[in-house]
Amino acid sequence: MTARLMNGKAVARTVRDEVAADVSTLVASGRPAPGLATVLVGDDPASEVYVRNKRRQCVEAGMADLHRHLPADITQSALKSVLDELATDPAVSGILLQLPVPKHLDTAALLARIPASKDVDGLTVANAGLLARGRVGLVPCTPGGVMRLLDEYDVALSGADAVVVGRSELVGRPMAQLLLQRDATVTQCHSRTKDLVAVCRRADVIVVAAGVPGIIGGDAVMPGATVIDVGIHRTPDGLIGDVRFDEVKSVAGLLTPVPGGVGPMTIAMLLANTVAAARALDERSVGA
Ligand SMILES: Nc1nc2c(c(=O)[nH]1)N[C@@H](CN(C=O)c1ccc(C(=O)N[C@@H](CCC(=O)O)C(=O)O)cc1)CN2
Repeated sequence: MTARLMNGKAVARTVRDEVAADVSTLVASGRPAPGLATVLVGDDPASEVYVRNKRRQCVEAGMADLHRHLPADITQSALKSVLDELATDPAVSGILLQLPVPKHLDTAALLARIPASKDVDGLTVANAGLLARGRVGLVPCTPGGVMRLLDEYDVALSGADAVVVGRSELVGRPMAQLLLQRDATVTQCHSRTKDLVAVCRRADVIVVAAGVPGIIGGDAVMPGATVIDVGIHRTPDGLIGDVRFDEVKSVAGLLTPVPGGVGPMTIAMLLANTVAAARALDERSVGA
């Protein structure tokens, strides 16, 4: 068997077109264009690329780009003040603090300054709590993008055995919650899992977000399963994922490539969350 590749670039394009149409409708009805505040601290080259792409795609979708680039040695309290200012700025619909931040900063305390209504990354405790209760909130972008990809490729989730490899707040934990909401039987694996290969081999759907290059090979995949690779690692030979692509391609039924799979969905879903946040803020101010 050779897996069919899931084209994240194409699906992300569709999502971005939907966002641009939604923005046009908002603006045509007299509302201000949604505004996305990206906050980048320091000069990490990968983060700079991601934020540049977020800003470009935000403008292409007709939204306002409200970027802040701050020095790597900024203090916790100065950064908190910037986030507090963005939190009360009516032009800002969504706030994104690019991660990771420099080591001297306390990420959790910084995220806590972002109001849940503007948390377009879905990383605040409030939005994580809503997700855990199966209630509507802003969903983290990468797991949200994985769900959209699974739906675009008609992957059946109700009653399916799904394995999530990884338990990060950014991907693994929200991913498991989203699959559970869709009635999958979810197993979450992590660094202490006793027999990762055996657990994965039972799965209809595997989402790998371990941050370990090539951790999942062909031996861990049931023939015909859907395999989603969230990993991105830069090597001298180019980008690779958490999945050993050539091996898994000859076993799986559907597989995301790296690059061009999950990555582009992350930014597309950020834009979708920003429009959703702008709409919700607008409805609240009308209702007030
Ligand atoms: N605040 C956040 N920080 C980080 C997040 C996040 O969702 N919110 N995710 C990652 C990085 N990330 C977005 O910020 C991101 C990663 C990868 C891609 C992407 O399009 N990847 C391409 C390859 C691009 C390349 O050459 O590197 C692909 O896979 O095709 C977009 C966004 C950590 N930080």
